[in-house]
Amino acid sequence: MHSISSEKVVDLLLDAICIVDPDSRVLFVSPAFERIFGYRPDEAVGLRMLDLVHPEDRGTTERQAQAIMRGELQLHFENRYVRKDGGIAHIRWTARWLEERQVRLAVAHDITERKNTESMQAAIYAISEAAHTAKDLGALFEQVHQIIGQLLAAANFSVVLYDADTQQLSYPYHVDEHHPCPGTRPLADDALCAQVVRTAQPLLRTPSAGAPDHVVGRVPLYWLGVPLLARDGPIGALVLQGYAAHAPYTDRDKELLQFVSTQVAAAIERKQMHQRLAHMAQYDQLTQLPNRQLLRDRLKTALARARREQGLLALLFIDLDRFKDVNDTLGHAMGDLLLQAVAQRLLQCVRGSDTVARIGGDEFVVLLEGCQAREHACTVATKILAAFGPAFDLAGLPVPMQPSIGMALYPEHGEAEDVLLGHADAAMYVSKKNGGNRVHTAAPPQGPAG
Ligand SMILES: Nc1nc2c(ncn2[C@@H]2O[C@H](COP(=O)(O)OP(=O)(O)OP(=O)(O)O)[C@@H](O)[C@H]2O)c(=O)[nH]1
Repeated sequence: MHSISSEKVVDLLLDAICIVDPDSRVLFVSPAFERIFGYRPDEAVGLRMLDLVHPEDRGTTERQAQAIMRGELQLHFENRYVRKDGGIAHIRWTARWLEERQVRLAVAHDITERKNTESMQAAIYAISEAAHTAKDLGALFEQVHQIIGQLLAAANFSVVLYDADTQQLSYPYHVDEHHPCPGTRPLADDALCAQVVRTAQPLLRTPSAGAPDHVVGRVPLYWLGVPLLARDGPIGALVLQGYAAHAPYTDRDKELLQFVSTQVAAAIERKQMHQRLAHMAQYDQLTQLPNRQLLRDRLKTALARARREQGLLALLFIDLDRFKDVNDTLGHAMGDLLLQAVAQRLLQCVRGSDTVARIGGDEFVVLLEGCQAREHACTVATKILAAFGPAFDLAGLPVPMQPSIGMALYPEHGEAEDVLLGHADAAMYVSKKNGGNRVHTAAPPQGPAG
């Protein structure tokens, strides 16, 4: 037993023993150094350990080295090194100064695995946090980019979404040093993303494997894409691109990104569902026009602005004449088509800043904002009436339809939402009573009797 040399024991240690001079130059390292730092012991001798330290950790490492040389025993100092292959090694050091030899004796314990697991967990937690707190998908993608940037080099990062119905790819988030954001395009036009989406497998292209051939201009050396997998299949991909040879992506990065992508896919699905629900709560599903609730919100805001700016606004209440006959004679489905066609015609009569809402079966309300004068509102009402002139083409069948329109104005007919809506409704009713296919403006409110 006595004959087992300490050298043989050192060879077996998983931790690396390092002896460096006061300038941090390596005098001796044990075999485990190669596993941790990537340099063979004979390569390591003569290197300055400080030069291998991650640039962000150099200052603290230098201060620690000084403290050790003052005689302080260091039991658990942590820092990062850039390995020979470019990867990052996290080390916990136990070190002391040997005065008689004028060297630092240190033991490097590799904690990279643990640190990576910790940062991965932190990333996953941060992404699920972001899924709750981000105000919309754009904000979520920005936060995901930041979080992934803490795990990997992510100067060029895109979130690509895949629409299985249309077979199109869209790029809702795209940060790239050399290329602008691509517009929505067919899946086949982005060969690498298409491969990721179709196979639902990650893909890493490195220069040796052949550079991507679909990018015009500056071609990235590294292309790493992982699928975003939802319950029903791929909903897109996360893509990282590297233009510099010194910042390669490795299989480990591929695994890391894929791991994180599960959480990102869940966050996207969650946000998309919220957006769909929010949309359903505010928009009519048949015509995609704002519903009664959203109209009220917009009316409230518009009234507040009109009050502040002493402006005018107009409400047109539109009810179709004998719409029920279409349902009864042609069927409910044709009635639906007609309502959709009416919505389109109404939209063509107003500006983008105005609101066309469907507030009930065959009832629509147009909110005209910032209209300079009463005449302008009348012009729009007349334009709408004229727009109903030609019959509607419903799946090849011409169907005539006319509206009854009632108009109320702020401030002429009232100041409150309900009052104005009530006046417009009552005016529409007068139009209808007089035979329909006409506009009637609400009567001026009666002043106090006497
Ligand atoms: N196709 C279809 N019909 C609907 C929808 N919502 C409501 N309706 C029908 O729309 C009709 C509206 O009724 P009314 O406004 O009283 O009927 P009208 O024939 O227009 O009569 P007037 O307004 O007096 O001219 C009813 O028959 C409803 O069943 C819908 O989403 N699709």
